[in-house]
Amino acid sequence: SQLALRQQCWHENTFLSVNFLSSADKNAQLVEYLGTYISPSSSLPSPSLLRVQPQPEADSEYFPWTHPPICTDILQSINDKLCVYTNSSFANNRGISIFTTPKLSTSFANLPAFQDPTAHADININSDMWITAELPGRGIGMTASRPLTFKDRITAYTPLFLAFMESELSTMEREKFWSTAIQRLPMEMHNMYLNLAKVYRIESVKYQDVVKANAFQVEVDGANHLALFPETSRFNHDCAPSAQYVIDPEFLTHTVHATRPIEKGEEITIAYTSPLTPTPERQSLLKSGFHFTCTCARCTNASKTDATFASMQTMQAALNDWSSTSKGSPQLAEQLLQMYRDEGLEGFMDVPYGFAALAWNAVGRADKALEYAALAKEAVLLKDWKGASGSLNIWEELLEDCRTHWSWNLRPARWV
Ligand SMILES: C[S@@+](CC[C@H](N)C(=O)[O-])C[C@H]1O[C@@H](n2cnc3c(N)ncnc32)[C@H](O)[C@@H]1O
Repeated sequence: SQLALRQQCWHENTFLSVNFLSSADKNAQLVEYLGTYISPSSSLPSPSLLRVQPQPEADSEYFPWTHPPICTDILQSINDKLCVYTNSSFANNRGISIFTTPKLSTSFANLPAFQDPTAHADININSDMWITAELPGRGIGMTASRPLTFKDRITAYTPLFLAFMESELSTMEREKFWSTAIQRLPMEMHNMYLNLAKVYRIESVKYQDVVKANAFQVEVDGANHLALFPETSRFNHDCAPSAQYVIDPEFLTHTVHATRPIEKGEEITIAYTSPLTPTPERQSLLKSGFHFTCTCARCTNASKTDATFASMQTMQAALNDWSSTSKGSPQLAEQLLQMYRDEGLEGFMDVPYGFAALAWNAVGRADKALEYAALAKEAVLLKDWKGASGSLNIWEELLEDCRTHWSWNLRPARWV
């Protein structure tokens, strides 16, 4: 029935699992009162120069952690305590500190990131593709040190710090635990952390301040954690970014790929918030989350951007309409694809590629359907990793046998 088909129908992802967020938001007012802090400058060490760190002792009572965990009291909101777990030799002596529950610390320790000795063989290596530069009006940013092309892997790093997302601890209490977590890391990494951008620049809450300006999110065992990747933190935002990031929650890696050609010297940007939202929404998230006003091309031409966005929404609704009066067609899907490219949304092509695969399959064109399904799958993997809720399955199913897929020949009469 139509209802069953609609339920099966593919939906756009929300970008919640990959958006920057901050647990300090609730305490922003308090934090504002605390004074001013100007961060010291220090040079960034290459992880390969890190000194050898103490290895976790297999027979220690807190293995695989190198330091005894220190814990909060039981927090009512989670009916558990949170503790600082550090492994200072994690990922070739880079180190990692995790502020989480005892149960989740075991989940972390069981991940391939900790279990597989080869997990990070080609991770945490500074590539020859980028250098940081001071950019007018936007602090430090990443620029291409040579021409880059689609899918070039620009960065790939493990996090220094992960923190369970809670809002029960007081700001000062949280600061105490987070500062311990960072101080237990190799000194070079501690310095690198403190050198990152801050929002409030307040000495007494500087560890949270860094997270406020730089955190990504990683979900482990269903629990969201803020995650701090210091090198990656230097990417500035653009609503039509030239690169896309993907977080692998099993290997605990954050990888950034180019999504279009980037010239030598050009800034490399990512999106901190979904670019597939109206301009006022993006602007307000960037303002409240990161305290800056976005002046990218899509924001400065807001009326054109939002008119285009509204058209894209209308086209997507038509393509997602499987009733007998639907205006969805391969031609409309191809038009949508071009609009995404014209908007500079090459890092978000899973949506239009997906619609194109379905629209071509619906008119019985297996060749086109398979081509676009493969592109949709690739685009999902470039941004949502394999954990993206269902969005990978649908393309894998279609690729396996498009003729038994629910969309096969669903609109043939009108569009062939
Ligand atoms: C994750 S950091 C990016 C690196 C940062 N520019 C630095 O100096 O380390 C986020 C901060 O960079 C600045 N930023 C990022 N994108 C920006 C943009 N498009 N325009 C202005 N400032 C931006 C904001 O201050 C934001 O809070």
